[in-house]
Amino acid sequence: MPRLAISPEFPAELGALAQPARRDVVVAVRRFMQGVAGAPHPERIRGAGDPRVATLRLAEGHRGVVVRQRDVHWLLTVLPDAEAWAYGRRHRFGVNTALGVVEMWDAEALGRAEPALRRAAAATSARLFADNCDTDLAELGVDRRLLPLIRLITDDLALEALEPLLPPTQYQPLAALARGESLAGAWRELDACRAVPPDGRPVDPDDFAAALLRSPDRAVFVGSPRELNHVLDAPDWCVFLHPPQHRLAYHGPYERPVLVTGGAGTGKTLVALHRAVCLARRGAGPVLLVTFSQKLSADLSARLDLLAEDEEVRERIEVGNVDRLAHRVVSEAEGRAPALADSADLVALWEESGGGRSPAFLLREWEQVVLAQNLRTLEEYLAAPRPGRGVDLGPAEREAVWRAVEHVTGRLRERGKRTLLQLAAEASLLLGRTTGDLLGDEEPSREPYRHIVVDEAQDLHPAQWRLLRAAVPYAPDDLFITGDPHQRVLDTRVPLGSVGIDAVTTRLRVSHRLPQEILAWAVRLRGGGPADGLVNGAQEMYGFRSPGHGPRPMVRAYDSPEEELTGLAVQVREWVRDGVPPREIGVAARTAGLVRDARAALRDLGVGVTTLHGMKGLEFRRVAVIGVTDGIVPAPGALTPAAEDPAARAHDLQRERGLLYVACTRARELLYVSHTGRASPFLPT
Ligand SMILES: Nc1ncnc2c1ncn2[C@@H]1O[C@H](COP(=O)(O)OP(=O)(O)OP(=O)(O)O)[C@@H](O)[C@H]1O
Repeated sequence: MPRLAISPEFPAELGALAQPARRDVVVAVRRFMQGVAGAPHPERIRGAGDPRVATLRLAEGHRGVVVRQRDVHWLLTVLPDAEAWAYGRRHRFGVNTALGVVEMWDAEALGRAEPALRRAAAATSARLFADNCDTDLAELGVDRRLLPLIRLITDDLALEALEPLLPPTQYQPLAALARGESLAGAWRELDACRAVPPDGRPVDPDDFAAALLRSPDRAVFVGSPRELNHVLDAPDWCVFLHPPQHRLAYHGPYERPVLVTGGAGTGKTLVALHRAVCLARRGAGPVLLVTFSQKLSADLSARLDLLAEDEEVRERIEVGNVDRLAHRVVSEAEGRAPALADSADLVALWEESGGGRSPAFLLREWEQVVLAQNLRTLEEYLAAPRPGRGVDLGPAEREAVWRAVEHVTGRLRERGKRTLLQLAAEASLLLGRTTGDLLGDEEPSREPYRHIVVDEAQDLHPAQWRLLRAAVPYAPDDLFITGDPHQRVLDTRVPLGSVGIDAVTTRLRVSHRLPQEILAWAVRLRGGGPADGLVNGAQEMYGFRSPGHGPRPMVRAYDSPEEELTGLAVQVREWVRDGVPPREIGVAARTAGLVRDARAALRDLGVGVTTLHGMKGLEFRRVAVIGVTDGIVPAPGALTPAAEDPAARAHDLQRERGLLYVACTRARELLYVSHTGRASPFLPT
């Protein structure tokens, strides 16, 4: 029976076909896989540059194009007959001799570029790769069929013009050499293109099947009709990860916790989802996939349903948020659901606490110093560092603050209420009790999970990290964490090392969501500077890039709020008229009032409107952010007065900036930003 591998273009082209051709194609591919009588068979293409290329007749007037070697068939695309034959003639295929991955390129398009390269080469004796001999290039996997063309390249611009026509595994090492890097530097670029770590054996360029297995971004083998259906029906991110994403998600056991950072749209959530599935397939024990809020966990759960097509695997993964975990652990230990303190109660308690500072100051001190370091006594508090707090407190002031903390916690206790962070701290203590009830018959119920995968990790509080640490045993593959310190929307900034998580950090650099134009604008908005938290030290934005292009963000200034809302409605209507489904449009604003007004202005359109906070973790084709006006963003009420605590104010400003950055980086295609009067100081000029 033939072995069949599907390329990512095939489901995309299939999706573009009308019925009944689409159905016929699926039936024909299934029959081909099963080798049943009457199944389509490979037919040679006259004049094809590669004898391994053939077509399969899949429906009336439509053919699939395959590259075959013995029983292995790589199904590339499905096209009308004449186009399929032309496709087969145009393309060349190979195995990269350095990495062992499959490559293909459009030889006809490259041929069309050749005369211009020749003309440029005739005018100068300069050659970009003059210092690199053929052996060097061959060692870097440069295909000998491409060498004559590469030898014509005179400068960086000519190489850049060829980028879209060359396989990335050919272009990347050449671009590194062109930047003046050594062979070792070019090898580093190549290594970043690997999805599967090298197995130590030399690459056999004639073993196409092995090369396909090393290229999960270009081909996936399907062994049953169920697998075929999954590849054809599931969204592409379920099946084809980019090499660095794949390498991280499907790595063998990690000896230590892993932290994956990366800018907006680099695929952190996808990697977290795939890792959860990979761990669940191994079946060593329950997996918790955890994120920051309930809304995001519902979204993760829906995506996981698409990804984990095997029910048994899906059932091994629990999706939740940290607050819910804390709540459950405490409920189970106490036999009833704990009552939660609301924020109005808390403000009133801090007011009456006599701590000598504003309620906001005292609350921060409690959450960011006392609860963050799990301080239990006045002595511990007096001796504790207060990182991130801008106002020094002498011993007498600290004592006053401590009395205020005791007052508030005491009152809460009397009322039988706790905050979510208190629950997290208690839950981690409950899970951390190693002895359990020594007199009882029951085993202590500690470490309910074998693996925990954390997404949106930048906003977790130390108490929540301690809970997660206590919920999983120290063992290989215990914690896999993804997050972006630049997208923090809360105040916590904690290096994982300080909460007992000794993680190996790796970084994703390529945004597959944002076009370059939105990415560059958003990086300027964010300030491009480093962000702390999660990693030790600070994380730079340097190296964050995107392969795609699109229109530049539109920034519109209006004279009045009414005009701004009218402008929004006109813009969104135009998008809907363009054929963009309303669910693919996201609208956001900083204040609840503006959200309400925008909802009213867009009432009949079915478009979602939310706060900047609500945009976290989401993605849309087109995004409008309104009210990006001085006096609204940053929100004055969210800023600590500089006189009270200048460091806290600086953090507040950075957090507000991060919020706007998060909202603006949700757009896959187009971004529209508007303001009334003077623009927010965060907007790039
Ligand atoms: N392998 C892939 N296949 C298809 N699409 C991809 C792939 N990787 C990334 N994308 C695109 O980029 C988007 C971003 O992925 P994801 O949500 O995982 O990124 P993220 O790093 O978690 O983003 P953010 O930090 O901004 O929330 C996806 O929704 C998809 O549009």
